[in-house]
Amino acid sequence: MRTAYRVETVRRAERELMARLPEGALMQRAAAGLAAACADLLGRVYGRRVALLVGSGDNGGDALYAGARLARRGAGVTAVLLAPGRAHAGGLAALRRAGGRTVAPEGAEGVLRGADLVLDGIVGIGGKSGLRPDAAALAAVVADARAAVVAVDLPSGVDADTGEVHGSAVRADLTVTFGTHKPGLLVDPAREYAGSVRLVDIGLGEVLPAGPELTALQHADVAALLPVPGGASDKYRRGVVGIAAGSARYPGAAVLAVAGALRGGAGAVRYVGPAGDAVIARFPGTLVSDRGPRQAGRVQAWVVGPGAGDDAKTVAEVLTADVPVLIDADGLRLADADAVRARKAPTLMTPHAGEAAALLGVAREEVEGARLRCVRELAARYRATVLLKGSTTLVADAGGEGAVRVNATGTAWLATAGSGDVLSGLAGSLLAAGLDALDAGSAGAYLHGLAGRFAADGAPVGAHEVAGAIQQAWRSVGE
Ligand SMILES: NC(=O)C1=CN([C@@H]2O[C@H](COP(=O)(O)OP(=O)(O)OC[C@H]3O[C@@H](n4cnc5c(N)ncnc54)[C@H](O)[C@@H]3O)[C@@H](O)[C@H]2O)[C@@H](O)CC1
Ligand SMILES: Nc1ncnc2c1ncn2[C@@H]1O[C@H](COP(=O)(O)OP(=O)(O)O)[C@@H](O)[C@H]1O
Ligand SMILES: [K+]
Repeated sequence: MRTAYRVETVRRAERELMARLPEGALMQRAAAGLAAACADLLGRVYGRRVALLVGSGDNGGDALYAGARLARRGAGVTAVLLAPGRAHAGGLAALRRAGGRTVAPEGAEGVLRGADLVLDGIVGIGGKSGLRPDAAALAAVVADARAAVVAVDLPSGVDADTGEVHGSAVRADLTVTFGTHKPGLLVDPAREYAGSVRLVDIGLGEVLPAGPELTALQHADVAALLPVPGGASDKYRRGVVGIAAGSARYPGAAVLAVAGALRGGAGAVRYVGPAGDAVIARFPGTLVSDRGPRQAGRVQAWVVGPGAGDDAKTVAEVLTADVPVLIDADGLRLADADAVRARKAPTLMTPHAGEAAALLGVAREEVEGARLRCVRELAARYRATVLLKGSTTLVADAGGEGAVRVNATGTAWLATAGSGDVLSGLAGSLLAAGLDALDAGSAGAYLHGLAGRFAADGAPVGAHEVAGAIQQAWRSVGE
């Protein structure tokens, strides 16, 4: 499991660790890891031109010490000091001893344009969001220059705790972060500014507490969650998932949700709704019922909403079931908030940003800019587990308080009509197989994202093909 901690937690852990170590030891560990990552990126250090953007805090100190290491290996290193009188004194002395030079921001443009590599040490976890105008001007020059950009700890200007970006921020190709991931490195829009992320171990792990802000499942975590039938299994013991989806207008949503559900580990898929013929034609193993959800027979979890049109009655009926319910698409609009809150069994809501915005009564852009806050807010309001879809998918458990799961296995090729229906069937099937709502949502999103990658493989893809690649995704996490 990958974890990300909030700044106040990182600071507390750093203080505890620093008290046990000689002065400056942590910064030396950070700088060593940073310099090694820069050397890997450059391939050859000798003769390369490296520019450092150096702010007034310890983030600038890291950049200066790393710059000194690169200078000792033959790089030509120039530090641009944003606040010359307040740059980290030890780091500055080390850089000068190693033969590095310094310039003021006014003289920096040529240096930045000529550099092979720029280290962004303007601000790290001490940054107050958005770059100040002088720093923003330098970031604009860097964005326009040919150099690779390595952010020190965080891309300067992004919000470490929320992933929000207010104003301008540095865009990096690589971020070298220290001790632990920060939420902003894993949540969009800030994640996009970070480029790829490399974590340097500075020994913080042993002092970090149990409560991360974010967790991200990895292959092994997902493999451990996925249901595997045993010798004593039969289709009912494996779980039956009910799909109440589709309408005369949108029969395809029913087919796609069933397609996802069949690959999600439940032993049987029961379909209720007006698209039974289309479902059976495509998936003959489906148990189709033309009566409402209450009369359909026993299920261990329901999926309601994809392509449901205006069928509020079915949504209301499903919400009275005493088994887990996943609500997606039209179902989110049709569900009565009090009925959701009153449910005793788990509820998993799966909005995309537009649907989440409608539920919260805000603009879509607000959700896209503040995904972590919005997913927690929805989970608190509805007392339901909420999976917010998008380039990084977030899953907040009911109430919105615990660690939020983040998933980034997907690809933008998944932004295709109907791929959300596949996810709802898949995650609903995992619910029926016995996973709790947080695990079903996050493992479902993980597999769905991988399936999207496998199916697309760099080219446009249809939602039915994403469903078809879930098996490949499932196998790959066990390898
Ligand atoms: N505390 C520790 O034990 C360690 C800290 N390390 C580094 O130290 C960093 C934190 O250092 P600091 O606490 O000194 O804080 P930072 O260096 O992140 O930033 C603080 C300085 O940036 C300025 N600043 C704030 N917001 C700004 C903005 N929007 N635009 C321009 N300037 C702004 C402030 O005036 C302040 O002086 C970490 O991110 C990491 O890089 C590492 O050396 C590892 C060890
Ligand atoms: N830019 C993106 N990068 C990665 N995944 C994405 C991106 N955009 C959308 N997705 C994923 O694609 C799926 C789209 O779902 P949704 O918006 O509900 O579509 P539909 O309603 O057409 O089925 C979700 O799983 C979402 O997380
Ligand atoms: K930085």
